[in-house]
Amino acid sequence: MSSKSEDLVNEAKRKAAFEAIDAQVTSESKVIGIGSGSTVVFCVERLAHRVKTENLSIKACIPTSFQARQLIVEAGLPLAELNAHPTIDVAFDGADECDAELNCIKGGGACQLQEKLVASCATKFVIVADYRKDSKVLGTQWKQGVPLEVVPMAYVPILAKLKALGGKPTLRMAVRKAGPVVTDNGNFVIDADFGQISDPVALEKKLIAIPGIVETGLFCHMAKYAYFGLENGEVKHLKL
Ligand SMILES: O=C(CO)[C@H](O)[C@H](O)COP(=O)(O)O
Repeated sequence: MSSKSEDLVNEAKRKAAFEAIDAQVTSESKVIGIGSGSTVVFCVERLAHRVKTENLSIKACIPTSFQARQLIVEAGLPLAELNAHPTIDVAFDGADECDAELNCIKGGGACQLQEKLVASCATKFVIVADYRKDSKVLGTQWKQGVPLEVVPMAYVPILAKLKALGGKPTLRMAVRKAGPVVTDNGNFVIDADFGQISDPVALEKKLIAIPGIVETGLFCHMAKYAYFGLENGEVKHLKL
């Protein structure tokens, strides 16, 4: 990406994040889920600003990854565990691709297990993303496949089972470390390309039924709101 288009994408992320936080965090929002990735950085920035300037009394921010935990601590927000706050008022997260029904592919940053746990405990799950993630059918924009968190001892049979399902799976390899990516939970990630996914619910059911797949990056019928920062500086809202 050229630095000009990188600036455009970052500005789109920032605008979407600021609008999402402004619209969805109210005086009733006490427990907030914090997703992972580059867009969520702007959500945390805006949330911390509002806490400082508006006296919002947030009780707890629940992280979805090591990165999210760092963001919460560095912003001076109250960090807490999901087990201490099993009901989250509103959770914000990015997406790799999001369809018209707000089904998403997530896990580009290998955080999908904790992201799904937090989203599943949220009364409101809000997607925040730039225009490249806005799609009609999953697998159209995001070509790297569905991220799957898998138990290391079974990655070879899982690769075979994914091929038998019609996928093109690859074990995600680390950058600046020899060997595979290891998640925050000590597992591996397989990216399984199924082309365009017309029925994500059916695919998710098949994937999660494979022993050793701990979680899939398909988030179906979880998000209620999405905010997409557009190239023209506006923000597109979707609500189910
Ligand atoms: O699912 C994720 C991490 O596992 C991220 O939310 C997703 O990859 C989007 O990231 P970004 O905001 O950097 O585009």
